[in-house]
Formats: sequence, structure tokens, C-alpha cells
Amino acid sequence: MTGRPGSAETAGVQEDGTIAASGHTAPSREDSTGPAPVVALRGVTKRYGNGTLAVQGLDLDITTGSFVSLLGPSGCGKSTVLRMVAGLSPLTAGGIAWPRAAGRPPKLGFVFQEPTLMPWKTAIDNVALPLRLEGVAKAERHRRAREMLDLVGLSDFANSYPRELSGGMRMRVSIARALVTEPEVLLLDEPFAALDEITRFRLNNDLLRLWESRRFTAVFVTHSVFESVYLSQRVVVMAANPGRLHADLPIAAPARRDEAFRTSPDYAALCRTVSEALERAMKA
Ligand SMILES: Nc1ncnc2c1ncn2[C@@H]1O[C@H](COP(=O)(O)OP(=O)(O)OP(=O)(O)O)[C@@H](O)[C@H]1O
Repeated sequence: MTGRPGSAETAGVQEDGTIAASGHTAPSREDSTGPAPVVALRGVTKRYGNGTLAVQGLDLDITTGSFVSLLGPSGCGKSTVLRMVAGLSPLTAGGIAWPRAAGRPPKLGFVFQEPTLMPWKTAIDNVALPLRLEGVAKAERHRRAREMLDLVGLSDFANSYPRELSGGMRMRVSIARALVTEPEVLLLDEPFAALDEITRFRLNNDLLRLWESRRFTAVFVTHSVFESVYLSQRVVVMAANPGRLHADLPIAAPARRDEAFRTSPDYAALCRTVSEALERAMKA
């Protein structure tokens, strides 16, 4: 990753469990040797029509294939950033580049906080919908939708309607729908915020397994320090008024994230580091 603004903190717990100094430290080793970013934000600024300066001067590179969380207090512009990256909201200033795709955005998937399923369609038809919009033939889209439902553990519910599914199952359908077109980048806007904790933990694990097997780049918006540390290789902490980058924290933890990691001292130390950065962001 490159291009962090000089005003942001870079800190993190290292592989040996020690916490790197915060403040204006050297960039991580990815700066000189890492793969090209899938997306590069430069000076990204958003002022809404009502005058709210939601995001100002955001510089951020997202490494291809990485799992990055955007964390920050309510109103710091996390969703606005995600929507701008998705092309759903125009920028007021700055630019978003896609260096690996000749400047054009690659295929993107978006998961919203609400599952936003069509109530009159079965789970499999909901998952198949993006393929239908792409003009994929019926047999093929059903085959791929079924494969995705298998991957999210819903093989037995393909013909159920959303009202017949629990909140966690509906979110699984929503994730399957976002992934069925095999996007290179998956943007997730607090997808698990409305779920109970046990369901949330399960879906965290499901999402990680999908990320490991499908190798998309994940940009995940969350309010939860614990969730961000559990899922991510990197946590970008934002501050509000105006929304901006406050800290860029590598999560130097084992690749395998599981219940052993969730209860480990490393995880606790990482959560403390990120919590402290968030606390500072809230005062900044
Ligand atoms: N469509 C809009 N029109 C005007 N102001 C908006 C609009 N959408 C968001 N805002 C404002 O922009 C700022 C950033 O909002 P945004 O939803 O991006 O923040 P967030 O960090 O995602 O918040 P939360 O964590 O509460 O979802 C807030 O002050 C919000 O009120």
C-alpha cells in the first residue's frame, strides 16, 4: 500500500506481539514490494448538496486481494467512501483510479446492511438475479446460483422465500448474490450490524472462508473494533467532521482466523491497539 497522508498514524502489533510505535512511522513493507493496488483514492472529497463535507482529501490504496476494514465513528464518511468507490455517489473533488484494469473499475459486488432481497423471489432466484441482468442463460445461472448457495451453507433453502429465512440466512443469500458474478472487489457496508452476536461470528467465519476461496479484494465498513480486527489484514481508522483518514493499521496476525484466534492474547492486543486509535480518532 502506498500514499498514506503524512498526518495519519501508522501503527500495529507485530508478529512477535509487540506494538509498533504510533505516530509518523515508516510505511509498511508492502510500500516497496507489494502488488499494485486494485484501487487508488487520491484527494477524494465529497460535499453533499446540503453543504455537509462528508469526506475531505482522502488518499488510500487498497492492495489487490487484501481484506481491509474501514472503521470510524458514526458520520465519519465510511459509507460515503464505499459508495464513491462503487460509483454510486459522485466525487466533489479528487479521483479514484483502478490501476490494474486500465483505469476502468473491475467487476464489483456490494453488500448492504439490509439484505435487500426480492420478497417474491426464492433464494436461488435472488442469487441468480445479477446473472440474469448479465444475460446468462437460465440453466447456467441456476447452476452458478446453486453453487453459491452451497458455499454459504444454504443448499437446502434454495426454494425458500426471504420471509421463510432467518436474518442471518437472508444475509447469506445477499452475500451469495453479491459474489455470484465473481467480482474482483467486494464492498460490504456494515453487513452484519443488525445480527445477533453468534450469527455475526458465524458469518464472519463464512465471509473469511469465501474470501480465502474466491480471492476477491474485500473492503468492509464496520463500527466494530472486534470485527475489524478479526476479519482484516488492515484497518483504516477514519475521523469525522470532515471525514478523513486518521490511522492506517496493519493487522499482523495469523492468516487463519478462527475461534482460537478470537480468544488469543494476540487478538486482545490488536483490539486494544485499534480501540486506542479509534478513541484518538473520536477526539481528533
Ligand atoms: N445523501 C446525503 N445527503 C446529505 N448528507 C449526507 C448524505 N449521506 C450522508 N450524509 C452525511 O455525510 C456524513 C457522512 O455520512 P456516512 O453515512 O458516509 O458516514 P458513516 O461513517 O458511514 O456513518 P454511519 O457509521 O453512521 O453509517 C454524515 O454527516 C451524514 O449525515
